[in-house]
Amino acid sequence: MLLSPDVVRRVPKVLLHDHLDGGVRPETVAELAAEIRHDLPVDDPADLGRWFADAADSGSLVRYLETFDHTVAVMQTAEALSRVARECVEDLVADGVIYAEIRYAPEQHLEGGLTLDEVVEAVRAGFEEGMQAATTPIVVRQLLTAMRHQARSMEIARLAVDWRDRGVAGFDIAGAEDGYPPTRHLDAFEYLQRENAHFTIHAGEAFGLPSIWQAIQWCGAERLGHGVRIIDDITIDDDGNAKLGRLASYVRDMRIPLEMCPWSNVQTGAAASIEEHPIGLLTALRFRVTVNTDNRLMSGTSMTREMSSLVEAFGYGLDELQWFTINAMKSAFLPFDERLALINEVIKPGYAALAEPGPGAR
Ligand SMILES: O=c1[nH]cnc2c1ncn2[C@@H]1O[C@H](CO)[C@@H](O)[C@H]1O
Ligand SMILES: [Zn+2]
Repeated sequence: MLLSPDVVRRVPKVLLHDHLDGGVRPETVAELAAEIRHDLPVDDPADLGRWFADAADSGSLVRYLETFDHTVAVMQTAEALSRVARECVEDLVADGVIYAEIRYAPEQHLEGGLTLDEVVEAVRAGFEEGMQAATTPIVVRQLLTAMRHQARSMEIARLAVDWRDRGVAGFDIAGAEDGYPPTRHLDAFEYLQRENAHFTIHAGEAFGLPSIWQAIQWCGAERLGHGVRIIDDITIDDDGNAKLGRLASYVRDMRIPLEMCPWSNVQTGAAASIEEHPIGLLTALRFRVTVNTDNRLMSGTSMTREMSSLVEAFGYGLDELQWFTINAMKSAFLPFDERLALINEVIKPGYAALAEPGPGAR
């Protein structure tokens, strides 16, 4: 029997790829927009959630990203940023997430007069409040994103290093991929490496192997945001055997984590459907696959939904879900001892408890 969404909700989950401005509650977008008189395409929060999901369901990353104009617009004060950050933690707790790295681009939150440091502090305060109030333990860290079409990556990389002992775990670049290769930001990545800092790069989502190759071999990315197009370097022969090209081999041999976001890829056209999503093959080939939400608002999703969809499409059970979760925890930008403690004290016991037959089941 397939795992029910209710069981999936209860297993401990780890989330490495989730955008703060992509996970705002529709009611919060509506309330904050009313306060600042920002015009929304629809007013009713119920319709607004649907509007985001429909508009994002465009088959194109560029059009998907246009919907962020509305969430970013309402996140321009310290109060709004802290609120969105606190609610994010509440929603993750309800979804059974025990560790999360949440990313956003500080440079997009300066229109109300905040400085970059004030933006990071507001998000830190919101996460802290959310963690303190949580009924089940959760650890949440920030990843600071630089927008790949802009030219502020060096500044944001410095910001990530300045805040690394105050809730910031790493750095990322995001935004339209085609036309904006990661090597545009090489100075920022080289700086981070010299600083022994962590970073991931969105690569292999709307553009193919050259983007993944640059991210890893030129820029030194520790993880790949999406990375789905690594499938282009894998061929299946007539007998069904997979042959990996040199880049795909490197990614698998080096255990480079793939931050896969199945529903987001279906919306942007990077995958035709969940059933046809490369995550099935990459999991079978034992790449270091992790499961993520990307944008809970735009994709109308949650960790429970992403994993439940994989359960339905590929028949995964608790073993596979635990494998994804431990893969993610091993790949987190958190110190080794803290990762190990979460694996041994939270994740493994959590799965073991659900695997045991309940009273009356025997
Ligand atoms: O899947 C994605 N690919 C590339 N960029 C993205 C994706 N989702 C969100 N963003 C971009 O990242 C910014 C900071 O959070 C968002 O404002 C959005 O423009
Ligand atoms: Zn993303």
